[in-house]
Amino acid sequence: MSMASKSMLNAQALARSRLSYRCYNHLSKIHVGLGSTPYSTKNSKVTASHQAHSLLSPCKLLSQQKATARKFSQRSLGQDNLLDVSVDSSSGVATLKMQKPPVNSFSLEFLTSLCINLDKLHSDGCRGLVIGSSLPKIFSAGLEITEMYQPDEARLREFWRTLQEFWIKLYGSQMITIAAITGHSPAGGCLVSMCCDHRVMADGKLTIGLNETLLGIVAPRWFSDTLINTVGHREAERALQLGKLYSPQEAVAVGLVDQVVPLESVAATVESTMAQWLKIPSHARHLSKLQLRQPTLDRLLHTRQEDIDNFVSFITKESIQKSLGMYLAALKQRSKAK
Ligand SMILES: CCCCC/C=C\CCC/C=C/CC(=O)SCCNC(=O)CCNC(=O)[C@H](O)C(C)(C)COP(=O)(O)OP(=O)(O)OC[C@H]1O[C@@H](n2cnc3c(N)ncnc32)[C@H](O)[C@@H]1OP(=O)(O)O
Repeated sequence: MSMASKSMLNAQALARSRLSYRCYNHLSKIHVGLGSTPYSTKNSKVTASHQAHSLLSPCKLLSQQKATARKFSQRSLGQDNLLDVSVDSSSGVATLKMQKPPVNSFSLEFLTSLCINLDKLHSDGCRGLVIGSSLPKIFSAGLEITEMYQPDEARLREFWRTLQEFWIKLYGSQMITIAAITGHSPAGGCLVSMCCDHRVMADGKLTIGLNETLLGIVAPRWFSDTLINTVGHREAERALQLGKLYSPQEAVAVGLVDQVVPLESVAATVESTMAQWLKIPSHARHLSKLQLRQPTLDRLLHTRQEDIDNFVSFITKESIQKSLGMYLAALKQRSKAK
């Protein structure tokens, strides 16, 4: 594919992604306006419609949004299958399962959808959120490497801004957040689980950790801050430099995860942990969380644009592109050899 067509496709994807974000903002207002009751059905399934498949006129868009909003007040938001979101009406606990084969890697569209859904669950008054995966043996392989390899700069900027957005929303979330780590969780996957208040990991041949150095890249400050806040400074120093991927038993020993249980017990363990956390007065719990996390959040909030500029200038360096290209090729080779 020529560079020009690649650029055009990227621009179209970016426009779609922006459009879908705007759609959602309208949608949430309409949803509230309709006066629908959150959690109107037990375990009602909420599937995000975050990919607008065509560019519609404002009028058509609005009527489609209204129609979709009406549907949502009863059951569902649309056709997109990257996330499976359900809400237990009796407890107000949402379960969000990532289902983006093959490895739940975070592309711009996927991150946008995650942001949209966090906002939605928060504005619906959910008290708890379980983040998990529908893919066997995979929690998330982290960032979609092809977003960073031979990128279109405008899209790359949007990609990083959306990742920042997701981290800010999740790390400071008012909801009780629990990660159900039933599969591998390298790099960005580990970051997402560290943003949660509690991590339950399945035992077995799985790994978790910030392995960025193995790709020849450097985890930015807010990734390493999140790790330091989770495992402490000394362990983070070692882990970041070595790009250490921990086994579940190693991870629990250093506090990177809180519990390791057999795969088949993950759901029940998450449920009983959530029940414990739900007993704590919500306001006091959230303020306590923010007391500890706000300084870390502020550090990025005060430097977001600079962080995007650093990321773009770092990732687009020739040497970094070369490392990413080699890493991608090795991944593909390994996958082919299976
Ligand atoms: C000084 C200033 C500094 C400023 C710098 C700022 C920022 C830079 C830092 C940027 C941060 C990046 C964080 C990241 O998240 S980078 C991504 C890191 N992820 C990984 O290293 C994971 C790689 N994947 C794996 O290890 C494995 O896939 C697995 C998750 C263990 C699963 O293994 P398995 O089930 O065996 O699956 P396969 O390996 O066969 O993969 C299937 C398929 O998926 C492709 N793939 C895997 N991971 C990714 C990915 N992250 N992105 C894109 N594609 C991925 C893989 O190539 C296979 O594809 P094919 O079937 O088409 O060959």
